Amino acid sequence: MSEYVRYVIELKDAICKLFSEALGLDSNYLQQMQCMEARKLVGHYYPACPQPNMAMGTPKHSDPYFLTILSQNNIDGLQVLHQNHWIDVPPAEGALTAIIGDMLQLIANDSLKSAEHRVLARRNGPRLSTACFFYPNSRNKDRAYGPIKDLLSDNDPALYRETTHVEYLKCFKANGNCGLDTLPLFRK
Ligand SMILES: O=C(O)CCC(=O)C(=O)O
Ligand SMILES: [Fe+2]
Repeated sequence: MSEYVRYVIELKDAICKLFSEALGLDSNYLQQMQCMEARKLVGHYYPACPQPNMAMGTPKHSDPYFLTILSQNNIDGLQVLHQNHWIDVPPAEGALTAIIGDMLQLIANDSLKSAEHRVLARRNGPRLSTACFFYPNSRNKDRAYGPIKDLLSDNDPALYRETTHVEYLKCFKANGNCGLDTLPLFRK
């Protein structure tokens, strides 16, 4: 395992603890759900674009995983949708970006929100990024994940139905790749 991945896993574990506590749960709660034990590392290469107004680096989407940890080189272009406005997420020397995925929003019953993001094409480049996606490993591929029961009450009913990550990904491939949001399809 590369040194980079080892550090990214350490960061993921720390973020899981912080999110568990932020949700008012025991700090090991997310860890014990075993929902982020597999990872996929994806590299992106965005060449310099002579006509950036006529192109898009990566179109708007949210990630169909639990958590993404992203590194980017010194070329900007990443944006996150916040209150209907696109906000730049400029690269910062030595910094990684954590992106909440759809599945984490689903189990947090909307207490955590997955981030809609995109990458603009740029005249300068190339832009390089590495995304590490976290999701359940093969031992848990048939395990159904739904809103965490300890977060639910009469006032906070489950907003989503349970799903396996495999089913969610299948749905994302059928819908998300055509620009449609996947998460609303799992709302009760
Ligand atoms: O290239 C980037 O900075 C983001 C890539 C991305 O959003 C993804 O791989 O899901
Ligand atoms: Fe993404």
